[in-house]
Amino acid sequence: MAMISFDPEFFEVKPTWDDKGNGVHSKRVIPAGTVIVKEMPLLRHPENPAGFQYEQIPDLITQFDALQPFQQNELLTLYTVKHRGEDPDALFDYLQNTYTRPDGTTKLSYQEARRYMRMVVVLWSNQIGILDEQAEEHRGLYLRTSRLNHQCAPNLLTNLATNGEITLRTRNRILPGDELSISYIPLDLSRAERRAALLEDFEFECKCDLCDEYALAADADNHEYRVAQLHIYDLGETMRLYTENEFSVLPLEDCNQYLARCQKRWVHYTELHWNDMAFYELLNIADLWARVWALTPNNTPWVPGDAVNPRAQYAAMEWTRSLRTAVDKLGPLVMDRNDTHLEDARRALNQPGALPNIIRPRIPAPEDGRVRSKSRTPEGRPMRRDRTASAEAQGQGAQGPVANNPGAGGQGS
Ligand SMILES: C[S@@+](CC[C@H](N)C(=O)[O-])C[C@H]1O[C@@H](n2cnc3c(N)ncnc32)[C@H](O)[C@@H]1O
Repeated sequence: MAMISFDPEFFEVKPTWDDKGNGVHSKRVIPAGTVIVKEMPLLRHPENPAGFQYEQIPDLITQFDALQPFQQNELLTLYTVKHRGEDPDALFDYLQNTYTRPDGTTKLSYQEARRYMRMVVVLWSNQIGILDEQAEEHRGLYLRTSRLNHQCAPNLLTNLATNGEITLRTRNRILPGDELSISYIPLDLSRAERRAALLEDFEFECKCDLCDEYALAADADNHEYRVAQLHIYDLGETMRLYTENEFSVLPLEDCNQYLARCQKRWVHYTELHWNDMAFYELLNIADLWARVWALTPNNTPWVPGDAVNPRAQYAAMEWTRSLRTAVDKLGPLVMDRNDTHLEDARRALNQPGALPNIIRPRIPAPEDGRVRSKSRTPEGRPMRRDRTASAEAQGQGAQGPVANNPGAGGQGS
């Protein structure tokens, strides 16, 4: 059987129960905030405003030929779909009769042409938009990310850097058997908008949990809820930057603002209905916050005597208070679910002295105690899997897979 690129010790690629084709399933418990994939595209090409042109194929073939045989073979096992505006027969004809090899020879064998044709169709079916440093658009094919199905409330967050590196991080704790998912589209859309976008751009009817009947009954179309999700998402990303880049009180202030907004929404929609998502989001934030507590310049635990930034200390105390309130508020709603995560979170939040002494600045605070952060780099910004227009509008460094983005159609020259 062809090798698949999720480590079989941790993940299993197998058919999903709800008929989405294959999906990636976890074999382990994975904590929130864990990076599970970091990968560069195997194939990459500049976006052509006129749509995909066959003149782009020779360069793609050169890239493909330079891959290791196992990478080539695995790439060829990725999902393919026949899209509007793309004609595999014309592609095959081009490859067999027109394509010229670097050594000047033509006429590929039937097998060679079939192999390259599949490579191009896999690319069409799975490519992801990349915005580079100069805001130029590219499309990339990723081996692991291409295995992931879409969920309107995904359990993985995606960050796409301008150099094309994609990072996937768990948004909540993953349990054995859970299917891993990303969102192919922006999160802040209503159910109807999401379904229309997926149908238009990716040509499938979404079968995710948030779209199913239970979720419908649970008011999944509630736009407020989507916006709350976005705030929570931005919050998570801000905290991630905070832990991974440099210490600054400014992201902490951002975090406070996000948290205030999230809490407002939580109050609003927990009154409407209970949704597991809110709880897991909360735990995710608690996890991230725990990592902030543990932040030192060398990533070693704080020891007495380390400098503490007073503003960060204050913000950290406020945060703990807010999270504790939120856990207490949401707790009774999930107690009957026999969920031990809540107890974990409560224990962590209530640990005496856990906060905020372990925080200290990475860079010296100016006299007024205010520490300025580096402005956020495009790759550091929260990435939403936007389509091109909205990604541009928001100055984002990435966009979603473009399985049938009209601009990516494969018309022959
Ligand atoms: C990038 S592939 C994902 C992996 C694919 N399921 C496989 O078998 O290899 C994208 C395709 O998976 C299916 N898919 C992904 N998410 C889905 C969802 N939420 N509902 C229905 N189909 C989905 C669609 O056919 C879509 O075109």
